[in-house]
Amino acid sequence: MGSITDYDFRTFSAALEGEGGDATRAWLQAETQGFHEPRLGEKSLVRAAAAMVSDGQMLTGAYARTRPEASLGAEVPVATFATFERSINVGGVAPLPAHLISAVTVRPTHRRNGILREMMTTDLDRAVADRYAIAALTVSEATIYRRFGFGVATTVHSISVATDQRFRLLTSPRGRCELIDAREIATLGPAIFAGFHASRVGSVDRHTKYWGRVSGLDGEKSEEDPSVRGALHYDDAGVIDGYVTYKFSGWESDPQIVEVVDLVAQNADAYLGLWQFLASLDLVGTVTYAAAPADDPLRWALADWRLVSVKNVNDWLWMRILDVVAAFEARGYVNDGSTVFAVSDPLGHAAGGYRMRVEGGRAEVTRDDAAAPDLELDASALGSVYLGGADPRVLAAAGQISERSPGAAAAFARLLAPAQQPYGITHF
Ligand SMILES: CC(=O)SCCNC(=O)CCNC(=O)[C@H](O)C(C)(C)COP(=O)(O)OP(=O)(O)OC[C@H]1O[C@@H](n2cnc3c(N)ncnc32)[C@H](O)[C@@H]1OP(=O)(O)O
Repeated sequence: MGSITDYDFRTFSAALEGEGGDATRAWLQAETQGFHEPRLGEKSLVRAAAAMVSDGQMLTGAYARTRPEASLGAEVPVATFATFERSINVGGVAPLPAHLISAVTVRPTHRRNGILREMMTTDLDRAVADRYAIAALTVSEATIYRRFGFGVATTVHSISVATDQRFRLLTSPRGRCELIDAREIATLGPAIFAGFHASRVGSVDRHTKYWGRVSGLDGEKSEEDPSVRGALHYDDAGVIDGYVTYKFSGWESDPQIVEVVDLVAQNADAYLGLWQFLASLDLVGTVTYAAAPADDPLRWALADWRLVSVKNVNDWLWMRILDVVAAFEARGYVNDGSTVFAVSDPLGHAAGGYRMRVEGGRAEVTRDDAAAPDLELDASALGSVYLGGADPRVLAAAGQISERSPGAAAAFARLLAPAQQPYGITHF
């Protein structure tokens, strides 16, 4: 068992050249190892580093002060942690800048020495100093981040859709689809995604690396993935308003399967139109999509409701409130009302009593530690209810919210009710 004093922690900007460039390359090799990805070749290293530079990513590495002979070099960190800023649509007048955390790995031979705790607590202190109201991440395991005040804020449905001759929509979506070279999505995708991001509460703006991944330019084996195919959706005026990229899973399965890599639709016609396109693919009987919305119109649009089966409901975005007043005043509301809630937070950032009054879609939140709270919750539950993705009544039933006045959870649920189920399609 080691100790946290066995390591030097260094935080630096991702760079392409010089000392910073060398540190970035060694950091990237450590990160890929942590996620069981192949060692990066020169071309992939340059692409990955360039993407991180363009996103202004800050990288933290933990460096072992001593190491056994012939083990990985001293320049290779035993732990990695990356942060960058992207906005989240919280339903307010403008998307809210968020502190995003990614690429968290600790080498198996150094795990459970408190390295993650050290990197996370230092980083969240820094995010608070930089005046971020919210932090967010997407996770590999659902048991790690609650202790740091993160809670599940949005979910996705992993669905499988039978696209054989039974597939028939009850409606005719407007517009049309056409195939493209999927690599074009690296160029066309950002503008199409921007339309989705602006209109959907819960959406996280995407970082540069995303476009390589969803277009097949950067495949899983750190090389181009030529099996990724793509199609665009055009509205009646010929304006592009959606796309899908997808992969054929091989001839071995029966029926043959197509897996959606990425599906971005700016409106319901584009969404259903892209599904109609997927269902029209010959020699394919099933289409799978790992990130469908909970309020999916597809099932309702189908003549046969049973063609869609939900394989799993997965946690997606985990949110951490760093500044309660700023975060709740930034989001949008559909109902008026008021409440007093008390937050417990082992890291301190969100701790305290808060009085919230909502009128005309805007909230006024003030710190009030003296007032008796209507309900109490911890920072993780607060992150879960923030966008309206988790219902406070359900969290109360799960023992994650304590009512101090009768009906307080129902009143909180009404106050935080979202205009639309929060949903995002960005994993980072
Ligand atoms: C945002 C993202 O990037 S998600 C990706 C997360 N990374 C991975 O899954 C890659 C493989 N796993 C790892 O690299 C490491 O095991 C990590 C990052 C999950 C944990 O790193 P460690 O340095 O071992 O964690 P550390 O020793 O600081 O433990 C911190 C706390 O988390 C707990 N913890 C650590 N890993 C896990 C886990 N997998 N499941 C549950 N609890 C965990 C520890 O028990 C400890 O609890 P405590 O402080 O409340 O007593």
